[in-house]
Amino acid sequence: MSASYQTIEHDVPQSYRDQILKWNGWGYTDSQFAINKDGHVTFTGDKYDISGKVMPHFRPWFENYLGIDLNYVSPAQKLSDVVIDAPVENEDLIEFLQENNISFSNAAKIRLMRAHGHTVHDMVNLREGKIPRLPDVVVWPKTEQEIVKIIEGAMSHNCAIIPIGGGTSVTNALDTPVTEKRAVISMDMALLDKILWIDRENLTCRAQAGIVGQSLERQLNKKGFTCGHEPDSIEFSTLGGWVSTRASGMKKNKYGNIEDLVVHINFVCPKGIIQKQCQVPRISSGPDIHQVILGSEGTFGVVSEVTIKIFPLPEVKRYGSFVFPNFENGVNFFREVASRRIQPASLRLMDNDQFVMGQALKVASDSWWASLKSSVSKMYITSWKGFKVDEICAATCVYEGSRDEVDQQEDRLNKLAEVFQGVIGGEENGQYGYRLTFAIAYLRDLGMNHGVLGESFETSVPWDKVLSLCRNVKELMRREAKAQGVKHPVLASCRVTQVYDAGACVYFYFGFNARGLSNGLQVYDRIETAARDEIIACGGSISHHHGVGKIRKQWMLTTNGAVGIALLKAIKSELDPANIFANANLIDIIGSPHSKL
Ligand SMILES: Cc1cc2nc3c(=O)[nH]c(=O)nc-3n(C[C@H](O)[C@H](O)[C@H](O)COP(=O)(O)OP(=O)(O)OC[C@H]3O[C@@H](n4cnc5c(N)ncnc54)[C@H](O)[C@@H]3O)c2cc1C
Repeated sequence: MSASYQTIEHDVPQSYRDQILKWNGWGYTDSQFAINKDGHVTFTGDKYDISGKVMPHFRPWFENYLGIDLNYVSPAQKLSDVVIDAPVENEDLIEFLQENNISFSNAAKIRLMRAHGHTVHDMVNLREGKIPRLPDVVVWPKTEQEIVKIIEGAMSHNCAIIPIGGGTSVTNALDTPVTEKRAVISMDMALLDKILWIDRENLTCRAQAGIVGQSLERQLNKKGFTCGHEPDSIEFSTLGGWVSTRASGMKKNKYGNIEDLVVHINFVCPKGIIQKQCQVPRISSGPDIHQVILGSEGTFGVVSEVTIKIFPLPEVKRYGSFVFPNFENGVNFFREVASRRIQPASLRLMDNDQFVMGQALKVASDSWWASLKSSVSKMYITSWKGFKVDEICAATCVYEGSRDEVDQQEDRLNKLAEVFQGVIGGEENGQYGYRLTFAIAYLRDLGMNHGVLGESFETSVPWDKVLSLCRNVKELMRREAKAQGVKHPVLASCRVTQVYDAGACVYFYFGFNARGLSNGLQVYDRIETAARDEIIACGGSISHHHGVGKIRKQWMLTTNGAVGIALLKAIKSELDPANIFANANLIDIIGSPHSKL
């Protein structure tokens, strides 16, 4: 990496982000899908269930399904070749940070590591060395008072601030707007990572906003509790990030989404600190101030501390799975589960494409018995039950509770599944499917190494529109890909991941072989934009939990209406009149250089 400026820094912490995370891909540096010496796909490292295992069926699936040649490599640039522009100079700010003993650095790699999230844009930019604009200096507040101080410093010295938690954003929310002329401070919350107290009586826990999900959960587990919030990004995303994006976890059916878990928030903004006077389960004091903070995506200020609900660790955790003859039966089963309110902690339905992909990702069985079992069950499903291999879909579930509760839940679900011709797929498959989620996040990097561009995006939709939305959006992605010149078959699949009384959350997975296209990223963009238009036309939402960031801003007006947007702007100008929190997420601010309104 080359940078032609002098690094200035003070008291830089040893951060896991700089030490064990990839600089241009997902997750831990030692963990990735790779091709082994026998030409099979394997997973490196030792952190996941599939680490060190071989997936003999994956390569054929990958090559046939997406028309890829794994011998063709589309290498990323090396870190040593990355050229980093000098930061916008602001000597007054640097003096201010030094005088106030605030940890900071403007070192090139430290800025780079905080310049992006994990959209396909972010990854392509990193791989091609084209990050348009980096933050100019990174600061690490150690206390809430330091956050207040840094905001004061930014106001006095004409700077902007972008808070960063785990950096797992998938909306370009962390990208520094290219039009920003002021020095931009990336406020890294990594040192605010402590649990402050656990209240066993009221089952609440107060923690600093920078605590990473897996650390929070591990510490709570040791004391006999869980917070129940388990997004797929839990290994790296933070409590403050969850609040700021209105996150949703895999087990929301039992524990709730982040907005259901939050009891109290401390929020530091240029106007001061927002905090309620009490920490009570519910309050009728006008519109809920927390709702303004939840989902604010770093545009109004900084979440510094949060009190959340906690729960005693469940006596029993059990996995389950079902196989359905087709997606429609699976969705109808989910609808019935929701209307009877018998959903287990987690319930996910994969369409046929994902089911097949999941099978392709199965590791080589190390016992002949395991492989026999799977071929016997394959025959049972296809020959005896008459399921068609190209229509089958599968659901995985997680039951948590007392032994009695779990037994009852499982029994009820097993019986109901039969009504929809569901076949019990067993605990092992359920556990495998659920845990595989964490490793699947690494798949895109393998694809990118071989010319594939891909992303997942999600929506929420009323029950009566789930099937038509899924069908239409998948069809549209295939059609649009052809129209945009994609020569190979595409991955256009979906899964239902969360159920509600009034509807469900649906994830789409889209990927294509961009080899031979000169403008792969633009093609990707056009297809995703068309897909989002289709989602909205089919009655879906702008996002169920990923949020808006910059990539979905264009649908904010349609979503909230002109008066709603005016209200958001009024809140912004009241809390942050000088637009210090200038990451340009959610809405465009009148008067700012990027304003289109
Ligand atoms: C593989 C993968 C799986 C994912 N799975 C899920 C999932 O299951 N559920 C889900 O909801 N999301 C998921 N996401 C999206 C992402 O993890 C969430 O949006 C998460 O809540 C972001 O948290 P973070 O700490 O990483 O925030 P960051 O990515 O660091 O920041 C996100 C936004 O919040 C702001 N922000 C962060 N911390 C603060 C703070 N303390 N104060 C003010 N603003 C702040 C940032 O400025 C930015 O605008 C996934 C992402 C990936 C890459």
